[in-house]
Amino acid sequence: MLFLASRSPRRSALLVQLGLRFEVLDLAIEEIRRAGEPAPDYVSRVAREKAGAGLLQVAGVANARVIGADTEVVLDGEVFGKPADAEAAARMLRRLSGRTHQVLSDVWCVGSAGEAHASCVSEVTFSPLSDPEIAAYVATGEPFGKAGGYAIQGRAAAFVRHLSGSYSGVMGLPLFETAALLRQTGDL
Ligand SMILES: Cc1cn([C@H]2C[C@H](O)[C@@H](COP(=O)(O)OP(=O)(O)OP(=O)(O)O)O2)c(=O)[nH]c1=O
Repeated sequence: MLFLASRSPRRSALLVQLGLRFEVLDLAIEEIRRAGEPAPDYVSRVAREKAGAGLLQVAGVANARVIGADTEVVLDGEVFGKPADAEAAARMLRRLSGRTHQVLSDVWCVGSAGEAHASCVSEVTFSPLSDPEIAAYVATGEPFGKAGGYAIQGRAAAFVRHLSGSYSGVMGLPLFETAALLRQTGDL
């Protein structure tokens, strides 16, 4: 049986797109980057911890496999998590304005038979954003709960001048890479 250890409705919707049957596990994992931890290692560690915690939750289920994922926005080596408040969201968007940043997504599938993972890096270029544009966007509430304080699948689509990589990866679950991973584990 396949599980998705994620509270993100986007991740569930994306996994449904692959035509898979799975159950969602509700769990919260602390996301704190260790001092000096490279961003790709951090994203992968957190994704694995989510999947591992999910596997513990379904310990009684025979042949359980659990998917966990993490997505972070990275600019100039700095990892932008989710904004804590409107000021933090505006600060992130001012930093992203007119620049190209990276979005790192990592997916782990863990089970009693073993574990495997896939990672994905996308480059996203924002057009220059004015302060009133940023304030209006933050006021929509869309930045909250999103890495980097924006949603490419929402109104922030209007800010994205260029994307190189995986649109679904930016949204939280890179589907090409996840499909390849799940073929590897025999789930697809
Ligand atoms: C950049 C970007 C991020 N996001 C979202 C995807 C993720 O849900 C979130 C990044 O936070 P994550 O910590 O990766 O995920 P989460 O806390 O939402 O869910 P869970 O840990 O339970 O799986 O940002 C978008 O929806 N659109 C975007 O354009």
